[in-house]
Amino acid sequence: MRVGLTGGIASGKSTVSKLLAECGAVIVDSDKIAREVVEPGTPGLAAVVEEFGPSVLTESGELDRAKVGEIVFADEGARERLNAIVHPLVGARSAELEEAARTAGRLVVNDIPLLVEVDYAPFFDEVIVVDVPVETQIERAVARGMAEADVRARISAQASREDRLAAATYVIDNTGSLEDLEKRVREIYDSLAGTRS
Ligand SMILES: CC(C)(COP(=O)(O)OP(=O)(O)OC[C@H]1O[C@@H](n2cnc3c(N)ncnc32)[C@H](O)[C@@H]1O)[C@@H](O)C(=O)NCCC(=O)NCCS
Ligand SMILES: Nc1ncnc2c1ncn2[C@@H]1O[C@H](COP(=O)(O)OP(=O)(O)OP(=O)(O)O)[C@@H](O)[C@H]1O
Repeated sequence: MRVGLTGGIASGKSTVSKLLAECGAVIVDSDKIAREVVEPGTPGLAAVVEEFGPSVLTESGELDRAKVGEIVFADEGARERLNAIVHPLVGARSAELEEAARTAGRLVVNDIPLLVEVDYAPFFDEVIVVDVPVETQIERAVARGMAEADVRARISAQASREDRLAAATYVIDNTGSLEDLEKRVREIYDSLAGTRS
């Protein structure tokens, strides 16, 4: 059984992942892998530099994430070109990690912020969507230090709340307290771990 977890920016995916891990699941984190595949010395970073030029590197030769973010969240074409480089690399690495965890007999949950955007829902038996209104996403992202305009640019680059909910087999309403969230996550873990095959 393949399980995906998704939600818009600052919806609470990382918090849900942490809670699922505490229950016993193995989390395959796409955001983290998306950073690893463009670390210095990787073919991923070389491909990004080839496409966007050496100005996307910091002085120490790392990907300048703030700079790339400025480019790709203001320009859909540029975002598609970046996605076309990074997403296949993320997919391949995720599959390796998922296979290893599955062999160990654990429930594996793929945390994929862009699961709906990239049309991966058909590849999953279960899709958990963490759902909050856009205003809550903005409030929580701003509370964490992002500028409101940057949050809005990312939300505009993502699927609508409706499209995400349409792909869900489990919805986590994360407008309540963290205790509410914990209870709901436990419920979903028990349901998934019970039906795992
Ligand atoms: C553009 C980049 C360099 C900006 O880096 P930065 O450190 O500022 O953001 P970070 O990677 O932590 O992403 C934060 C959030 O932004 C959103 N986001 C990231 N990339 C994208 C994208 N291509 N389209 C829409 N939303 C995105 C997601 O909600 C993500 O959780 C980086 O996000 C990136 O390399 N994106 C392309 C790869 C990708 O799609 N990653 C997301 C999951 S695989
Ligand atoms: N139920 C809740 N009540 C209050 N704050 C919450 C709740 N759930 C999550 N948060 C807070 O909201 C912020 C965003 O949560 P989290 O980092 O889990 O989201 P995310 O979807 O992983 O974000 P990103 O897309 O940026 O990776 C965090 O500061 C988190 O502590």
